[in-house]
Amino acid sequence: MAAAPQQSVHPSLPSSTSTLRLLISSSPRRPPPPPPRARRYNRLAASASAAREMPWPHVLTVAGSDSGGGAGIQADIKACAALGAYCSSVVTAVTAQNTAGVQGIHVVPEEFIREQLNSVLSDMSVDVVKTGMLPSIGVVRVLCESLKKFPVKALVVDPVMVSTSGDILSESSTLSVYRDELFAMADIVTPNVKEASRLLGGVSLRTVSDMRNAAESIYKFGPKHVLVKGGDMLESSDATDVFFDGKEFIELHAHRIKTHNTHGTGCTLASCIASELAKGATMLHAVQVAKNFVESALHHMTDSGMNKKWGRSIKEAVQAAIEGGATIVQLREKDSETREFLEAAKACMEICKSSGVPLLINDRVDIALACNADGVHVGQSDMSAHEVRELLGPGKIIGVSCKTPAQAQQAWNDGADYIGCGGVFPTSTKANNPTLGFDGLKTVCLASKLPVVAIGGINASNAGSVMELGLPNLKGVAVVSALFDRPSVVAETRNMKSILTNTSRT
Ligand SMILES: Nc1ncnc2c1ncn2[C@@H]1O[C@H](COP(=O)(O)OP(=O)(O)O)[C@@H](O)[C@H]1O
Ligand SMILES: Cc1ncc(COP(=O)(O)O)c(N)n1
Ligand SMILES: [Mg+2]
Repeated sequence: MAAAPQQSVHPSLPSSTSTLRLLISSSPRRPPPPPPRARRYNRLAASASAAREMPWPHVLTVAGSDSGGGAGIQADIKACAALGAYCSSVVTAVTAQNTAGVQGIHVVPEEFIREQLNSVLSDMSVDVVKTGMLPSIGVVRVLCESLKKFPVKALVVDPVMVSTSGDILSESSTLSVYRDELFAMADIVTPNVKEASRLLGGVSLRTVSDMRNAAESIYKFGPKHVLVKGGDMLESSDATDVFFDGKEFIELHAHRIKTHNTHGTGCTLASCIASELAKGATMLHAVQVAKNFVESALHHMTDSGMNKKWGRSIKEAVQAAIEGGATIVQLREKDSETREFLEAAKACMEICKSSGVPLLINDRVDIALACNADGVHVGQSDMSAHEVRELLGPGKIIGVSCKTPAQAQQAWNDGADYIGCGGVFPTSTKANNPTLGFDGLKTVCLASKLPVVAIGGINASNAGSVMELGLPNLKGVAVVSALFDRPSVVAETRNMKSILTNTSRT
């Protein structure tokens, strides 16, 4: 058996593994790069077999159209596309709707809904059906009949009854067919607190403990999982959802974003769950990805200049992250002018130097050289790690973002010290960045000869589960929004660090 490549701790880096970003350098001795032709052949072979083995994940949404484009079919198609799933649609109703409310509803005749269902399900290979607005008993029944005729891998039921604006989208008589017929076929149902209350005869839901009781009661109607969503519990500082699988309750927390633009969050969440299930994720993972996506999307809509938004300079943010326990800082600045970026980098360098925390610069070798930073992190479309090494010399740290085992191998060949792997979850800080999920992260970690830092949508509610994957090469996580798009960077960093410390001990 070949010996594993020797790894030595970079002299300028702390040696603990329970860090926000821990970067470990590899042995300077590397094998020569394989001849180019062989590499090209392998890449082609890999992509052809991947295409054969992984047909496009397909979600069918059975829902109403929202003329305003924020909820319903329109939200579903956008969410599925963002998560890399194909989305076909059966329209149950056409609504005249905008951000203020629903002005009119035109219900599609039941027989025509049956015809749409037949057209799609009899011809295309649908993985997951996701339901939204089902306006009448008859529509629910038509759907149940079609699903019995054309079974799918999973059914996600979002029991849409009343819109965020308070307008009725489904007759109250549908409650009984939802409970007695559709729920029993569902893999997950996702009521908000108002819908959960109506399904349970009007019980009041004010606390997380009430949400747990409601999830347990709704589970008894027959779905395999229940997610009671707390977006409408406006008095709570967190947006907490309760997940129940029949045995265990899991609370999913997100920071409550101060915005009134939550129209369509429920539709987006259910479509994300459906997309992840279509890609083969487990239910809990699908729900976590979806929750994260909605939180990121709300963040993105409200503000992107996180530190500016919270009234801090980049220097203050770095100071606070270090005080909270960050062990490596990476400076990423996409929008500022070079001179402004360099000034910020120099200011950060001073703080990092005095605290013994290495500072890496994203993409910009020139900035790193000008402020004598400890290293550079590059993406796949930037200069290669090999070229960066030539410019920076042997003593500096070089990181490369990788999504595939082939990229990880190339990073090793090129003389990088670590790889960043992601996005693990969807994130608002990088547009159009396909997510890898736990499976993608695992594949890259197991193949990589270099230490790996997980990145993308990582926050306090999912960092533990990333580290609990127990991947030997996974040395830490890189975090942006979860620390900086918050009122207290010190508190968030401390919290994140304690989560990582606890999971690395277990
Ligand atoms: N202001 C907010 N900040 C963060 N997450 C939110 C906010 N509002 C809703 N969410 C989340 O969006 C998802 C949809 O929830 P909710 O709005 O309760 O459903 P619905 O749209 O069906 O009423 C849930 O995961 C919820 O926690
Ligand atoms: C056609 C249609 N379907 C669903 C919703 C619910 O969305 P939300 O509860 O987020 O307003 C909506 N408003 N319109
Ligand atoms: Mg909502």
